[in-house]
Amino acid sequence: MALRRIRDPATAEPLDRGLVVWFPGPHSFTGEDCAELHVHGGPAVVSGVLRALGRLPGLRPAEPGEFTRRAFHRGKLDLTAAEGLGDLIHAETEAQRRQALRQMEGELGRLYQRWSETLTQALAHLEAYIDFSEDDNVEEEVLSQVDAAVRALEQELGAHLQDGRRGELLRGGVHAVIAGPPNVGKSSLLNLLCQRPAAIVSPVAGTTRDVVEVSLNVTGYPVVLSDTAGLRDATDPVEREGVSRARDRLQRADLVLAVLDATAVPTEPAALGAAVGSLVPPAAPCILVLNKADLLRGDVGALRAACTQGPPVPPATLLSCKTGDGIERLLELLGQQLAQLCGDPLAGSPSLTQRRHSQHLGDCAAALARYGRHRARDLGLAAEQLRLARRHLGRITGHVGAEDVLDIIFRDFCVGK
Ligand SMILES: Nc1nc2c(ncn2[C@@H]2O[C@H](COP(=O)(O)OP(=O)(O)OP(=O)(O)O)[C@@H](O)[C@H]2O)c(=O)[nH]1
Ligand SMILES: [K+]
Ligand SMILES: [Mg+2]
Repeated sequence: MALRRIRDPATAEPLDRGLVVWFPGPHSFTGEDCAELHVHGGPAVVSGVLRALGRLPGLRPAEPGEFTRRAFHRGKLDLTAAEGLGDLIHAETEAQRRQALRQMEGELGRLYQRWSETLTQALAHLEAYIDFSEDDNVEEEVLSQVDAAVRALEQELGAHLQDGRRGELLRGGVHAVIAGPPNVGKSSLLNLLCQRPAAIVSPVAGTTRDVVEVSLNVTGYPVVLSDTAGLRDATDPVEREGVSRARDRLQRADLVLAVLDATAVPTEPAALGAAVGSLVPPAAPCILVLNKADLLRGDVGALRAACTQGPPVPPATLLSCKTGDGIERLLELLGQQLAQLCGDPLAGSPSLTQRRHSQHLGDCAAALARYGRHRARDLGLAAEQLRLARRHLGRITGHVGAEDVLDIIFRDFCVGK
């Protein structure tokens, strides 16, 4: 790295004074010889330098992600690491950054590489058995070792696939939906959580019709929060459409914030649980918000007790959107649910982060299952399934047949990375 006067090579006119860096291959990011000019950021300097560079023969601006793509082709990183780098550039929350960094540093790639090596070894043993078993050079027990290795891999893969979409949720954001009857303060809750008047609040029941969406960072986890129309049998056709959109969102929610009016709910746990159950799809993780707590009169002990009662009552809290009382407890409950949904990005084995990965892993698992079915009848067919399984893993890391996905992966990169 040297401080130099930077001149236009054609006219010798000085354009700037800045740092010039030379990265000789193969230790550069792309593996090729690379040079960097660190210039002052003013538009006249930048355009002057770019114009001068543009006149050099063979020079052109890079495509988005082209540097990373070249690094991939030179074997500097595998596809999962490249995807991790893309995620790191776009990471908006702490937890997203931790997960992306782990993936960029190759942890996910190494996991898939290890599985691929297991398959290669199993396949080699199986082929040896097929070719040489008649000469008695290969022991019968080789076969049972192959079986055991495939079964163990099948189990590990199954567990990885069943991680509840944790990595994907963390990467794309948890879709949380605020739902409840009309006028309980759903829009007020959205506004309180995002700290701006994103949704219209009014005393008129049936105010919200469109789904209102905001992006939030809750204790490091990314959340896409939606406010929806109050659920009721509406007569107005526009409101009916709103309710139908609300139900649609509810079906697809990763997490539901069920809002009820604290002054109008039963305190008896079974009845309270049933009131929530009538709103929320049974499988969805849920937090119950008993809003308008500022309007409660008399003893609230029974209601508070119901909040901490546990099933059939979901994790619950009293809240007043008007005074803000109870918001800390709500954020605490939210944080707990998000940690459960997304997992700790630093703990355990690296998470599955992309739909693309789960598709190939699903295909790999299916091939392993077919191995089990062919194994007793036809060793040749069984071996073919192991080859297929390895191919599917190879497509995730980019070791086989990745050309078709490269454009998709590098499209989202910024120019210059
Ligand atoms: N006292 C009190 N009033 C509240 C509280 N939260 C909301 N409100 C009021 O309740 C009314 C309805 O609030 P919204 O936020 O519009 O309720 P909503 O559930 O979104 O209503 P719809 O969209 O019509 O279903 C408004 O007049 C709010 O000011 C609260 O915690 N305490
Ligand atoms: K309202
Ligand atoms: Mg509303």
